[in-house]
Amino acid sequence: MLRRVATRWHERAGVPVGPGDDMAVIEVGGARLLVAADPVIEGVHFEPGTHERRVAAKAVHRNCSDAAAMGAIPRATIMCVMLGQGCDQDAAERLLDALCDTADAAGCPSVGGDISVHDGPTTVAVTLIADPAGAEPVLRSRARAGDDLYVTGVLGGSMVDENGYIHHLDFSPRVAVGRALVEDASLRPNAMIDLSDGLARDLPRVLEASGGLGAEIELNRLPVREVVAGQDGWRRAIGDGEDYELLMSCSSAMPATIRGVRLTRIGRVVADGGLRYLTGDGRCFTEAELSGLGWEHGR
Ligand SMILES: Nc1ncnc2c1ncn2[C@@H]1O[C@H](COP(=O)(O)OP(=O)(O)OP(=O)(O)O)[C@@H](O)[C@H]1O
Ligand SMILES: Cc1ncc(C[n+]2csc(CCOP(=O)(O)O)c2C)c(N)n1
Ligand SMILES: [Mg+2]
Repeated sequence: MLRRVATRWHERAGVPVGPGDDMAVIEVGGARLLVAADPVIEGVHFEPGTHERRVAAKAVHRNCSDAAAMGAIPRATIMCVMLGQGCDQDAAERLLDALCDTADAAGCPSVGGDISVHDGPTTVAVTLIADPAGAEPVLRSRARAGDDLYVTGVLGGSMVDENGYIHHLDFSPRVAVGRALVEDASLRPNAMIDLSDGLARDLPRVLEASGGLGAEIELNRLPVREVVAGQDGWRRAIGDGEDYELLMSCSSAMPATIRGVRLTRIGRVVADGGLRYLTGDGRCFTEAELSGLGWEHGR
């Protein structure tokens, strides 16, 4: 389906970046704006019965995560709220209040949208508008052979309840890190993406968009969330998805932390040989061998 979207796209004046990146870039009145939309759907992105505050946080923050991946600042949201029949008046009010509160706190107030009722699952589709604020947006299509690959934070276990914290609902989008990366030329990555479907699915998107490059991932370097660490923790780190961390491709060495967030070098980009995952004991998995890992809708 996404290939179809890509083949339908053609260059247009006033659209420097069309479909294919974390956000599109459009020119409006001489200024550049970034735009993207991501929904949360009951039963797909959150379990029925999840508190409205958490649903709202995820709906807003996963869009802010796309802004982080471009190095942009979230400015405004438009929310289409489709209430399922299980959602009574009180629950609907809690959800709408939480959406406004979360968006305000994230600096991207809700400036419009739509509310409807249907007999499907409760769904919130958020459109985010973001500001490049004087920095060139970082694309996913500019990785180069020889770059080092880094990730923020830890990966895997996004759905595990860790004493009340469940990462896919409760994460903080890495907007401040994204900004720090574009505001200092010595830190600016060549390419960046946020990890939503798992590194095993999102890294190939960077490599493909960058002209068909390969990569070597050192599995024993992956920063694995403690609750899923262990012998095969790396499978969880590249396959669970919804890390909402940043994956970046950099030609200069990066510091150990940025804005208090850990950065880990996990491998490098290569010209040939596809995507390969190297174990500490000399084994190697190809991308095809691990193609079952990561999230794909409808699979
Ligand atoms: N229906 C659509 N029409 C036009 N473009 C689309 C459509 N669906 C997806 N795209 C574009 O395809 C690209 C990949 O979509 P995807 O939803 O995987 O975005 P992502 O940022 O990679 O992941 P996530 O949605 O988890 O943030 C994006 O640039 C998106 O804007
Ligand atoms: C109830 C429930 N079932 C499954 C999951 C896991 N999950 C859902 S969507 C997704 C990838 C990102 O979404 P998208 O590709 O739409 O950006 C993942 C890993 C969940 N969070 N809740
Ligand atoms: Mg994204």
